[in-house]
Amino acid sequence: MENFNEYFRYKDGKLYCEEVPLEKIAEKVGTPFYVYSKTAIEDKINQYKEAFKDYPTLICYAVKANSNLSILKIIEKNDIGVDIVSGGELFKAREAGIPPNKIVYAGVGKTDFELSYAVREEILAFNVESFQELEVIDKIAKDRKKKARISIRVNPDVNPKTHPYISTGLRASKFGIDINEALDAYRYASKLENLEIVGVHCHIGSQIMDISPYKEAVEKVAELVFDLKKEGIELQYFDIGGGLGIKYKPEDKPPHPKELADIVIPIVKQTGLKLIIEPGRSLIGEAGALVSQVIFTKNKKDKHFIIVDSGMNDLLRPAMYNAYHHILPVNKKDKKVVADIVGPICETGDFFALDREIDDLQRGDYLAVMSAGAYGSSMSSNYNVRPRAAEVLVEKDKFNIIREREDYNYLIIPEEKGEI
Ligand SMILES: Cc1ncc(COP(=O)(O)O)c(C=O)c1O
Ligand SMILES: N[C@@H](CCCC[NH3+])C(=O)O
Repeated sequence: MENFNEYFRYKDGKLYCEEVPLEKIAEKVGTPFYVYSKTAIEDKINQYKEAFKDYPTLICYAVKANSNLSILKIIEKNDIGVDIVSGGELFKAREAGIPPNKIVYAGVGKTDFELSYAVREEILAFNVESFQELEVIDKIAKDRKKKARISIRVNPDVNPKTHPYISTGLRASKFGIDINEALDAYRYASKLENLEIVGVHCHIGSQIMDISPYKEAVEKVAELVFDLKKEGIELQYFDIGGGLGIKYKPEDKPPHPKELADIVIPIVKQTGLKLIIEPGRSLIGEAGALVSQVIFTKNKKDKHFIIVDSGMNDLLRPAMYNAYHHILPVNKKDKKVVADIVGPICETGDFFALDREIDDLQRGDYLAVMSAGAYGSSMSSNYNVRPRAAEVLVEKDKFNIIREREDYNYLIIPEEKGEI
């Protein structure tokens, strides 16, 4: 069996993360757990740094992909910034030591509370998504006697050719301000005394495998930058968002950060602005896997089921987007079966794979759901009153728990004081 990537490899039939057998972690930590390769994350950061090294670029990791505090500390140690979408993400980023001047904040629905918090922290830029938001930030900045730095998130109406649920740059989507209204938005912002206009932002979607839509989007936004210059509105930053795809199927060939750099830098260079990029999935996705144990197997009519101890509450992507995740046995078997690999949740949509050829796993065996580092733990929930999984970070032959498995007591703490 071919190795899925260089960080998750088989040795003598056993699946390792870096130099640690996954079975060893399972026996120590229990299942289910997320496991991340620190080397994989840092290699990816370095790929981005190398790809963009010849142009002034700030890499802002999209925290929504994986917001574990230890992951954010890796981001901080590697001297890159973050893109956030909530006050909670801001709090965690600051806890991890990320400086405010490396934080950008996008989101269609930032509350007054969240805006005040970010104004107080003096973040690098709010990526503003509506006229009303401009007005509210101005007012909050005034009350706090601060100037808030803003960019406008424009919606360039470009099709990123990805899953419709994760396409964000089409005109009909809720995100950003229509590119045709952007000039008016900047004119309006320039009249608000407590705002400092610093840039322009766009983000067209996620899991992008064909990079040509980036060119289309960045060219459209560059035109806007030239129009703004003509009006005397000078910017500093050109933020192109994130979105680069990763390998989910063994045959997938996602674009390399260098390909992205080669396509966007020549266009952004003409504007003279500094670049901001916001990779999420591509920094952390392939670095992680979700490891589970088989609870039962059963046969029904023509179907074989492998029932595991994690479910859609741990990894929602298959249920939500019908997403494919490759699944590997932690210890290889000689025989293969075709099976539905399903979780214990009371939902028909609670599956990781349908009619998938896989090793003939039995009760007690372990399996690994690959490419689960992004939008895995960060989208997990307690549905069916299931404690969230543990998270483990591996570096070479060492591993550490970076999130304790939740226990039953933890689950009732927020509800304990409720009165009836
Ligand atoms: C504004 C913004 N930036 C960055 C990202 C990160 O995207 P990805 O994880 O696809 O790189 C997202 C999520 O799609 C986003 O909404
Ligand atoms: N949650 C999505 C990505 C969303 C990107 C954020 N706009 C996924 O799992 O693929």
